[in-house]
Amino acid sequence: MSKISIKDMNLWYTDFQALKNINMEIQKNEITAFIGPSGCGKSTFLKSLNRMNDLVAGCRIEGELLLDGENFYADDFDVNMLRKRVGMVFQQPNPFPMSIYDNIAYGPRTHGIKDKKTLDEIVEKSLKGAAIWDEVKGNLNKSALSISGGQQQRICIARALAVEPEVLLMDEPTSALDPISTAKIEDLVQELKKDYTIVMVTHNMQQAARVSDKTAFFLTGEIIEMGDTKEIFSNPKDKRTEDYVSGRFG
Ligand SMILES: Nc1ncnc2c1ncn2[C@@H]1O[C@H](COP(=O)(O)OP(=O)(O)OP(=O)(O)O)[C@@H](O)[C@H]1O
Repeated sequence: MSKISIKDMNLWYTDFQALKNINMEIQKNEITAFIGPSGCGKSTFLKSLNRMNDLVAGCRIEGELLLDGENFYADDFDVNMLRKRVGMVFQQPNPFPMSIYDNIAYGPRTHGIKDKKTLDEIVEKSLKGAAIWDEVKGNLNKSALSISGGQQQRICIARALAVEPEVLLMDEPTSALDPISTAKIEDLVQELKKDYTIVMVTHNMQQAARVSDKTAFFLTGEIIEMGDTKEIFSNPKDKRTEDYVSGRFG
């Protein structure tokens, strides 16, 4: 069974249809990348996967959206539990204005964990998981805003890992970072897929080609083609995919 299964999904912002007839299977422990020109609906679709669009007035979704076979848009599906299971990392590193430790402990605390030793363990494990423990272990009480952008983004990944999600959604996680930080995040994402299912929007086609297992090409709210990343980049079936991946438009 797919980790996430989307069937005949349509999405409107008031009367503008931003996603049309989306069908997609996202497999466990794989990295799925979304590529496509600006405004084609990649972020909209990504945000639908943990119901972030619920917060947008006038947004309406039709279709079947399943997590482990369960409809996560059903009235009785707990949205807080969904967001715990499906975590998100944004384009701009957005640590909370508090210490590194408190950033990571924030989620577990809101889920009722108060014991200091348990929190210490979660903080260490999450920072190790995000490959930043060695850089910050002596400075856990330092403000998370006082470290570099690349480090902040790994703190945000650690913060997402701290609540033990199953899926990580990443919306252009390296677009605000320098090449060295980008390479670190790309290596990290490869490591993380052993334990998590990762869905990533990227504007950087080399990045999609380097890190992802599957790639979906979006154009004006539709998925034109989805498949093994190697196939999408070396042997696309649709002319529009070929034009896009070869840099002829977008
Ligand atoms: N809150 C909103 N209300 C109305 N329209 C919106 C809203 N958010 C996005 N849109 C529109 O939906 C379409 C898809 O936007 P979306 O941000 O999902 O595209 P994208 O592919 O992620 O673009 P980019 O690569 O530039 O981030 C665009 O036409 C956009 O203007």
